[in-house]
Amino acid sequence: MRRQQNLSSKEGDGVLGRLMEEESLGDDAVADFIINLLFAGNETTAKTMLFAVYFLTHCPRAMKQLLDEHSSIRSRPINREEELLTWQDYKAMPFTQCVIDETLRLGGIAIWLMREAKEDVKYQDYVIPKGCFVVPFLSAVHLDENIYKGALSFNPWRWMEPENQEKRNWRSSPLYSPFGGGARFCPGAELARLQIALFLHYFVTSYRSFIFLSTITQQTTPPFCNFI
Ligand code: HEM
Repeated sequence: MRRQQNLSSKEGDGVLGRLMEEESLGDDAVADFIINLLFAGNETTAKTMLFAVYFLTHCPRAMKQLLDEHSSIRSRPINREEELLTWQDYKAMPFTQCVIDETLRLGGIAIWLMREAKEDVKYQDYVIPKGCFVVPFLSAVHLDENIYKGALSFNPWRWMEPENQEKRNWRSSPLYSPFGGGARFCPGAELARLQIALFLHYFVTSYRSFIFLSTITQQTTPPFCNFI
């Protein structure tokens, strides 16, 4: 029935419009795609932003450094107040990237994934029989004290340490994979990181109450992690 609808060009330009024009996709596939995008692309990024704010409000030193980085970007002559940020600005946010990486490590949204063995798989001394499900726990690695010293502390500076640079590659590192890995690697990873960086920029440069909040929340004990 939807194939007979006459989409206006505006509707046809959107993701849903494009999918509906695709003859080979059934309604179920289109619905599945949209639901996937809504949950995979929305909740994940929004909750990561939320965690970043939470961690930062408990770590005034990190918040101050973040504010300094963004104030300096904002104060460049080219960045008059009403102007949008550029790609170059985004590339000049090294500490912001550390905050994002640390937020994804400590407060990662994708705690575990699921895989089905399509054939018998030999792994070290084990054989995973065809048809078995395997649940890799990303957070077990991200919060492992043997891999991350002070694993339960929010410490964005750890990502500046030379020994963590190889580990830090979130596209391929076996020790840091907030966006999964392999064939199902998150296609929205770059977009999510960009959105979070932009959100942090406007958040720290626009809202003074944020700083106030950081001073009052220092007195509370965070439920599951430490702050340095
Ligand atoms: C901080 C934000 C995000 C996190 C932490 C995240 C994390 C992940 C992870 C771990 C996977 C792999 C799932 C698996 O292997 O089973 C995944 C898959 C996926 N993500 Fe993201 N994601 C984020 C943002 C986004 C955004 C912004 C989009 C789209 C705009 C998106 C779209 C998807 C889709 C469509 C898949 C499924 C890929 C597939 O099955 O082949 N994600 N994401």
